[in-house]
Amino acid sequence: MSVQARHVTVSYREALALDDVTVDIASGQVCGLLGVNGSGKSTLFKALMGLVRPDRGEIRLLGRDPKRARRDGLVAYVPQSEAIDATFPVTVADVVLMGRYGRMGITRRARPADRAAVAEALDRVGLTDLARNPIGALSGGQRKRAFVARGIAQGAELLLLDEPFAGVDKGSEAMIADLLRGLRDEGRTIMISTHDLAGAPALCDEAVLLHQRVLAHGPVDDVLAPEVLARTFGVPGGVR
Ligand SMILES: Nc1ncnc2c1ncn2[C@@H]1O[C@H](COP(=O)(O)OP(=O)(O)OP(=O)(O)O)[C@@H](O)[C@H]1O
Repeated sequence: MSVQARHVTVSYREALALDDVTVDIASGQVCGLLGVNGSGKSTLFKALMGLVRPDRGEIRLLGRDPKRARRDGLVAYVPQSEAIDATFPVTVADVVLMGRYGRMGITRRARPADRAAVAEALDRVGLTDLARNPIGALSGGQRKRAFVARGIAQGAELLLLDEPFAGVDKGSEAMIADLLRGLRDEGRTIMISTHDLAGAPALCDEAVLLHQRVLAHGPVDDVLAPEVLARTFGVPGGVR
């Protein structure tokens, strides 16, 4: 099991962001984390990354405590492109090399194995030719691919992607979807958060519908069945 969350409750002062979330996600799947704005998707990712501590409940990632899993490089986070500072003065290759920092020790000197891992990851996401460009000079979709490459170079077993298709052109979207399917086929687990319910079925094997609580979890077509959405949101076809 990649993710095991038990009765996870997170609140920010008085606002309840996650309420008694219990969910198991098996390895080797693409799982959509679906919910409207403010439903707690980012908070669940932060809890999985060990960045927020639940008030109650327990999380295990690949059998480990979240902080431990992060330290061991088993979990990688791909931020929304807008969250990446366009003036950040690093190259695409530098971003991918960050995935190797955990193995490089305090000197942060890249060894041949680190350089090889970076080259392989860049090739995998189709960014070899842009390796020396500043990350800020890339399109939204290319930036997203650079951060997926960082996760690949890191050797992460679990990748958490925040709104992977927001602000991404159609060509990059298809390429990212193929890339994620390929990683899934190698046995890695991919979680993608999105409020785009309509776009989810194409890529996701399963889905979790979140609104502070887990409203539904199962095969994506079952979760997005009109009767589930109508029950959840009170409108046929759900919300966008
Ligand atoms: N740092 C914080 N301090 C206080 N409240 C917060 C904080 N972060 C999130 N919240 C609140 O917690 C709730 C869940 O937010 P969260 O960002 O997890 O939702 P989300 O589903 O990721 O939303 P979006 O789709 O808009 O990114 C919201 O009501 C939000 O206002």
